[in-house]
Amino acid sequence: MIQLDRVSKRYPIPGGGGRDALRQVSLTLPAGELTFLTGHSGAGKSTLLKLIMMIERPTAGEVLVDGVPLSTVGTSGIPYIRRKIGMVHQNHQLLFDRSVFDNVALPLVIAGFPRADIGKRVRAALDKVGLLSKEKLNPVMLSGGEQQRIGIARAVVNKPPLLLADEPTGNLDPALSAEIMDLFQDFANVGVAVLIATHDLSLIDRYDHRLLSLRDGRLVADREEPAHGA
Ligand SMILES: Nc1ncnc2c1ncn2[C@@H]1O[C@H](COP(=O)(O)OP(=O)(O)OP(=O)(O)O)[C@@H](O)[C@H]1O
Repeated sequence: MIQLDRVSKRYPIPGGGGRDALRQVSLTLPAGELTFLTGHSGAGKSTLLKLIMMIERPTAGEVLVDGVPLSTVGTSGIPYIRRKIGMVHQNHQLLFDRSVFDNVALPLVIAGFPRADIGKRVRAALDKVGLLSKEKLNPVMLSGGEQQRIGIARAVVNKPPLLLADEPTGNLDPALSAEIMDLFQDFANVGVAVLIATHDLSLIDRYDHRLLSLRDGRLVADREEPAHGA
């Protein structure tokens, strides 16, 4: 679960003053729910993701990740928080000189998992995204949709309770976007809190998920997910 309590972020401007990227934003992303985050360019979406990932710190307010107030976490504790969060990028940020298997294994290698464990977990993640048969290939040999699925397998390989996605369907056609959304829904169904930042209004319109909208750093709308069957 992620919680923001009256979070503001002001970036200093060279020469004096500051730019308010987020103003008094409060929200809760519960476990097992899929939420869209939208807003015009510069509205503060990336800043919100950066605060959750501890790439930036808030100027005021508190962010809680899985119950941990991030103001209590020092630099040495940042890797511990990041292990709770899977991140999916628009351009997947894959290593094209490594196999599909090695790309997905990377977070586990960095976290120091035992080798036998890594094999089991990587294959489980690749199976989940339907790419088990392609583990030995280089990502360059795969389609855009498949590359995005490698990025998702890598994000979930250590079973984080939170999954953040920044424009995950940006380069994909509607059919592939739907496949990716189905995967995110599968993770939400097993209790992961999923936050998808996107400009893609057609994607947002196609699903009835909760929608958070930012305008000039303020949360201006919060469309709750309707009850199932409603
Ligand atoms: N490191 C920084 N230093 C100064 N200003 C920044 C910095 N990062 C972001 N900003 C400013 O903060 C505001 C919010 O930026 P942010 O990147 O969070 O918006 P965004 O909604 O993600 O936009 P986009 O969709 O274009 O990525 C913008 O006015 C931006 O110029």
